[in-house]
Amino acid sequence: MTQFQEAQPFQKVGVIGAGAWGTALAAVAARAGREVLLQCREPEVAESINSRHQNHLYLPNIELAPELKATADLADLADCDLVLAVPPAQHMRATLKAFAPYVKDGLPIVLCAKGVERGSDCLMNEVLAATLPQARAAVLSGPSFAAEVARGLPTAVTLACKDAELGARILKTIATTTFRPYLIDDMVGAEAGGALKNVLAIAAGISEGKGLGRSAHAALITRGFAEMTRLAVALGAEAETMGGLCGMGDLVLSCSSPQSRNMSVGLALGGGKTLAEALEGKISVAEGVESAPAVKHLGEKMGVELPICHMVATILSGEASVDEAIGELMSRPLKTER
Ligand SMILES: NC(=O)C1=CN([C@@H]2O[C@H](COP(=O)(O)OP(=O)(O)OC[C@H]3O[C@@H](n4cnc5c(N)ncnc54)[C@H](O)[C@@H]3O)[C@@H](O)[C@H]2O)C=CC1
Ligand SMILES: O=C(CO)COP(=O)(O)O
Repeated sequence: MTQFQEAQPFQKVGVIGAGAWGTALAAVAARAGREVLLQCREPEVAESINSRHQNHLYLPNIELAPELKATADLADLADCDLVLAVPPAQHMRATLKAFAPYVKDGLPIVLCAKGVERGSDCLMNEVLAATLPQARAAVLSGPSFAAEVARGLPTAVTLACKDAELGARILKTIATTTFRPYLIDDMVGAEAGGALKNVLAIAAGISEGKGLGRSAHAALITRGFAEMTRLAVALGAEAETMGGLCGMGDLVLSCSSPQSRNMSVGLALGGGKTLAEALEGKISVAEGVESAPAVKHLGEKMGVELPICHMVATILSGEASVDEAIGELMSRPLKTER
């Protein structure tokens, strides 16, 4: 308790990636009283934030504080004392590499993407360790729709950091009366929860889109949670982490609302659309689509059974139709619940 009260917040916060979530987090840090610089990949987004205080492309119709400044140049973040990394997971490695020339020894970097890297099967903290070994890592995850958070609606999230003192400083930097981060030291658990809930939200959308009913929905969340916990523990996480905001909290949110981009992809698939049709015209990312094959592969590699994630991956790759995949899922040999 005292540890949190006495912790000094970081004053200058850089945010890399001005999608919906990077923009919302920049708004949170500005609301917490920090000086914030948001790096935008698209120069027109930086221009829109600086001159009209809106991210017209990724977070339209939400007024941002005039104090929130944007730049298109990563170099401008060189003097920030805390950086939030918020690109999509599949672009995290390239983004961190591009930021490398500006990273001082010990710079704290908070990983905010939720996904597993395709090809390497790496979680984001492994990507950070490989690209910027001089940085200190933390992970932010939990139930948080960007538009709600940016509007100042309340939520609570998980901040995972191995270094308790650094974690307390990050908490103090971003906490507001509507954004309440809780500290844990299990970064792998926080990341596994965020990555798997996206794949499971696609499954929940498929179930909803096919009209399988509330019982199927509840069964899917529960068995999905079992998969999430099995894989996380195999990767070295603590099982208790999965009962927290970054596990159950985010799973319940993302499986229950079409506001979730992942659930909405599932809804379209369950309603009979192809993946291409489900993604048509979308500029926002549905991380579960990219993470599903990596999660499936990770499960196979670690010898962990992930039948729901497997089902999603086979539907997305076109190896099975929605009906075939559901049929296969439900006709597996009977087993004990635990
Ligand atoms: N939107 C939300 O409510 C939340 C999103 N997240 C996570 O935050 C991460 C970012 O998602 P959003 O901000 O929602 O993105 P978004 O879907 O709003 O925007 C797409 C982002 O991808 C960037 N991008 C596109 N191509 C790129 C490339 N080649 N290299 C680097 N960046 C590229 C765009 O500049 C933009 O920032 C994801 O991992 C997502 O799961 C986490 C919590 C909430
Ligand atoms: O991570 C999120 C909520 O916590 C956002 O979910 P989607 O990416 O599915 O929209």
